Amino acid sequence: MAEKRRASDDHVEDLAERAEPVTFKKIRFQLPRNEEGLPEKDVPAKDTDDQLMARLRVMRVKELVHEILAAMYYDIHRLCWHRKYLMQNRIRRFPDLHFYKIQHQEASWLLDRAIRQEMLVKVGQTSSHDWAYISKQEAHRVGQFIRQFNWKILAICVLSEAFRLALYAEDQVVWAVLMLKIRENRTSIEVFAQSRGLDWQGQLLKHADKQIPGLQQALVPRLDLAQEHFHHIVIANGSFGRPLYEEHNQTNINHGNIFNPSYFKDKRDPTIRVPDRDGPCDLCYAERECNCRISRPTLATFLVELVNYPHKGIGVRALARFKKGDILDEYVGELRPVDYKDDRVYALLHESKMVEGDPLALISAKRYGNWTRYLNHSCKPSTTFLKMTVGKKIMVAVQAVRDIDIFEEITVDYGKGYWKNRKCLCGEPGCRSQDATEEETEA
Ligand SMILES: C[S@@+](CC[C@H](N)C(=O)[O-])C[C@H]1O[C@@H](n2cnc3c(N)ncnc32)[C@H](O)[C@@H]1O
Repeated sequence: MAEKRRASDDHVEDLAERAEPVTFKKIRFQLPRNEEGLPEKDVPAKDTDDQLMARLRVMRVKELVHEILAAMYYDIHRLCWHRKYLMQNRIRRFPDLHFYKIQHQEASWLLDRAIRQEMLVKVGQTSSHDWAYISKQEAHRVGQFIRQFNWKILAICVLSEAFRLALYAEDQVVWAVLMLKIRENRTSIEVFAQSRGLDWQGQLLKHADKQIPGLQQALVPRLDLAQEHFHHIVIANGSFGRPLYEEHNQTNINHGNIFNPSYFKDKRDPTIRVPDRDGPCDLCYAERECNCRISRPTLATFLVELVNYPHKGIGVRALARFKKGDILDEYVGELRPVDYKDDRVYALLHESKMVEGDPLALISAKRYGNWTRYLNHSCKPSTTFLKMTVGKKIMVAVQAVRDIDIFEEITVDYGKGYWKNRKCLCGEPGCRSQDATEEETEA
């Protein structure tokens, strides 16, 4: 994954280079010079103004494309969320019907223009564009998009306002890099839209009778994707599968921990807040019980996906840009007594934030849990497990410890104990398994 990303970064520079050849050529061949003005290999290179500008431009393009993609995922999520309300006939609680209508209308008009354009191309009238009807740039970019991808991806993407704005307004370099990134993340976009219930077919169905190459195929739905919870889908090498543990399906739960009194001697839920033991609420600072709670599913629940990573198994990939300090979700599973031995992979100690080293329970997520159980370990993690007191409960939250970019793997530090008899393959400089002796890491 990391290599793939690096490769595409190089491509960004290539594209930028093609757009402004003069500036880039100058930079590429300019050697550092000594005091006499002669080329000197040993003089450390200093950025010239041109170099600085070129670097800034590449960074800006990458930044902008990531912004656009993050906005595309968010737009699609928002439409799916609205549609869910509509389908449940909760129209009175429907937050923004106008927004929903406009997005579908704009997408529909754009697809109508694209279909008309393709019909003209089909009958060989490539030169007879009706420029009052479709702009040259739109015709070119949409035509190029259909040939590179297909009608289904176009129908999904045009529902996003961010994509339409990029199509109309972004320059050639940004558009080219965006196409590249969409190609790299094509399966992710398809799975995202279909597993969350986006109505991408509606706009195309009215054209189903037209004999346009690829249109009929695009209208075939993927029922297997639409019927599963999106965290029951793992993307692996352009395809997808179901998360399993010891041959059993793993099930996503949207609510908090599952408590079964029969597992505990005193039959009491160990996560119930005890004011003198657990300290003030972390949201409102109330010393006593309050009504605060973290509303679930959190936004991060929708804006991450499960991906298979080489050597590490399933992991979590960000589909948004998260900020340092963001609480992404709660680590949940079945509550078990501390001496429970049957989950060596996902079990996490549940402690009060005030009483270090005195665990109250184990959270076992091998069968039931949410996306947070798939966070892989890194010795340089992007999140941490945070013990919190919220309302009437104590919980373990996942908090970002630095900014996380879109498409980055989200990781956490499992702690030293986890790697005693296992080998960490995070590959970070200073990884604790690289530093450990052979005996320490021997399985
Ligand atoms: C809590 S699970 C994480 C999700 C897991 N990858 C899966 O497929 O379900 C922890 C397990 O993931 C794998 N894993 C996570 N991080 C790893 C790392 N840095 N190096 C090697 N294996 C890792 C190990 O098998 C570990 O026991």
